[in-house]
Amino acid sequence: MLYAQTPAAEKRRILRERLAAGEMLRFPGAFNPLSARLIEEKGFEGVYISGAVLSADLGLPDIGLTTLTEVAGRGQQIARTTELPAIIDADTGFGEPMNVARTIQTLEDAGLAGAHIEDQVNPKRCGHLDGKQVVDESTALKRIRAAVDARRDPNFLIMARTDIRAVEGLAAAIDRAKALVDAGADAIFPEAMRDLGEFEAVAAAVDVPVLANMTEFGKSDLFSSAQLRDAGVQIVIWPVSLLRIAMGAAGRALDTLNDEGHLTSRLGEMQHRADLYDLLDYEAYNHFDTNVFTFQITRSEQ
Ligand SMILES: C[C@](O)(C(=O)O)[C@H](CC(=O)O)C(=O)O
Ligand SMILES: [Mg+2]
Repeated sequence: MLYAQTPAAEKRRILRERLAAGEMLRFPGAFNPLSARLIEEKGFEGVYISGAVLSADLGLPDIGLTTLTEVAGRGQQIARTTELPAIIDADTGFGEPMNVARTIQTLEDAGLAGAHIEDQVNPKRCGHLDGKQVVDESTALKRIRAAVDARRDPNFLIMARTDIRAVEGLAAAIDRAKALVDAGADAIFPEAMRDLGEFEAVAAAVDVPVLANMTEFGKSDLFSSAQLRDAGVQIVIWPVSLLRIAMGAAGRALDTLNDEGHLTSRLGEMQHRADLYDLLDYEAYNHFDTNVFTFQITRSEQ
C-alpha cells in the first residue's frame, strides 16, 4: 500500500551487491510510476527512468529542455512506487561540474539508486541521432569527478555515458571509457555501439559494469539479454520501449474509436480493471478503511 517499503540506501546496496556478484540486470524504462510497478511485478531487476521519455511525456523533444527539478521530481515519483532500484538519465548533469554535484545530491534525495552523466555538449540530443558533439576529455572527467565527490551514499551508482563512438569511433570510445573509470565512474554506458563485438571490446577494456542501451530505431541492433550477457554487459536498458508500445496501442485504439464508435473490439488488449487494482494493491486500502471505521474505544468500568 502507498509507497515502497525498501529504503533508498537498501536499494542501492542490493544493486551494488548484484553487480559485484557478476549478475546481468535488466532495467526496462518506466514511463510513469504505475508502469514501474508492472516492471517489478513481472520480475525484472530494476527500473530505468529515461530522459527521452520524460521529455516526450511533457510533449518536448529530448534536447535538454527539462530541468533538474522536473527530472528529480519525476524520478522520485517513480522510484518510490517500486521496491526495485531505479536508475535515472541525468543527461549532461544540468550544467557545469558544480551543477553536476548538486544534481547528484538532488537525485540521491529523490531516492534514486544511480544516475548516468554523459559527455555531450549542451544542448544534448538523443545519442542515436547524427550531428551530436562531445566535450573534450578534461571536461568529461570533471563532470564525473564532481558527481563522485558529491554523493553522500557511496553506493549511489555513478554511471559515465560516452557518446564519442558515433563521433570519433570505437578506439576513442574505449580510451574515453578507461579515463572515465579512472575518474571514478562506477559503470560505463557506451552509447550507440554498432554491434555485439563493440560491447565486448568495451567490457573487456574496463573493470566496471558496462550498460547496453537497447533503444529501438537507433544505431544499435537489438540484442537479447542472453547475447548481451555473453558479451560481458551487466546492465541493459530498454529506455523508451514501453512508451512506444503504449503510444502505439493508444493510437490504434483512437483509430478504432473513430472507425467503430466504440472500443469493444479492443477490450482484449486492455489491462483489465481487476489487474489494475491488483497492481495498485487496492485491497489493502479497503482493509485500512475498515480498520479505521471499526475502531472502538472500550471504556473501563471505573
Ligand atoms: C537512453 C536515452 O538517453 C534516454 O533518454 O532514454 C536515449 C534513448 C532514445 O532516445 O532512444 C538515447 O539517447 O539513447
Ligand atoms: Mg537520454
